[in-house]
Amino acid sequence: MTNPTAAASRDDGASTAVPAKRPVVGAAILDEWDAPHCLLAARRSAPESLRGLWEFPGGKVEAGEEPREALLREVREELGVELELGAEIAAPDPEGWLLANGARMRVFLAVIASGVPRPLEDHDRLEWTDLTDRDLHALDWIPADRPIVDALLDQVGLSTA
Ligand SMILES: Nc1nc2c([nH]c(=O)n2[C@H]2C[C@H](O)[C@@H](COP(=O)(O)OP(=O)(O)OP(=O)(O)O)O2)c(=O)[nH]1
Repeated sequence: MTNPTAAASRDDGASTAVPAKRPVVGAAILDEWDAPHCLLAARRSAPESLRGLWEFPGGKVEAGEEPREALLREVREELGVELELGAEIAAPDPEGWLLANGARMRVFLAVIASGVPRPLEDHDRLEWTDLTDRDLHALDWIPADRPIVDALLDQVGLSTA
């Protein structure tokens, strides 16, 4: 027989819990590790609300996936390249950078290990952009990404601030 108390508490939990947003991962793809000059920025083609905005290629971590594994998969699907991942761009919160919808995004430095990047999915343009404040911020980024761009410049030692 069902325990009514247990059932009630399960129901309560289900009705009041806010489903956690799936974490997002992004790649700050550099032209090289030793003396990077450029970042590969990607312009979204979908959804409509993000169309035309620039971002770090990546996407949502699926259940059971490690963040780095998810990032390699997403970039393989979206750009058709294999990445070598490096350090994380340190966020103010260990769970990552806060996005507009309340999700968190972790961003990792990367270089292309093999392949030539093409906008296969979710993007209509890719651009190797100089790692300078002026050139990077000239792009129309998803607003939540701007502090990450600044942290990237700091981390690679190219901030002019
Ligand atoms: N990939 C990526 N997503 C970002 C960035 N900045 C930012 O706010 N986001 C947001 C946009 C989306 O709401 C969410 C990522 O979703 P996505 O559409 O890229 O994920 P996905 O490829 O796994 O797509 P899907 O499973 O929902 O179809 O995070 C960024 O720099 N890169």
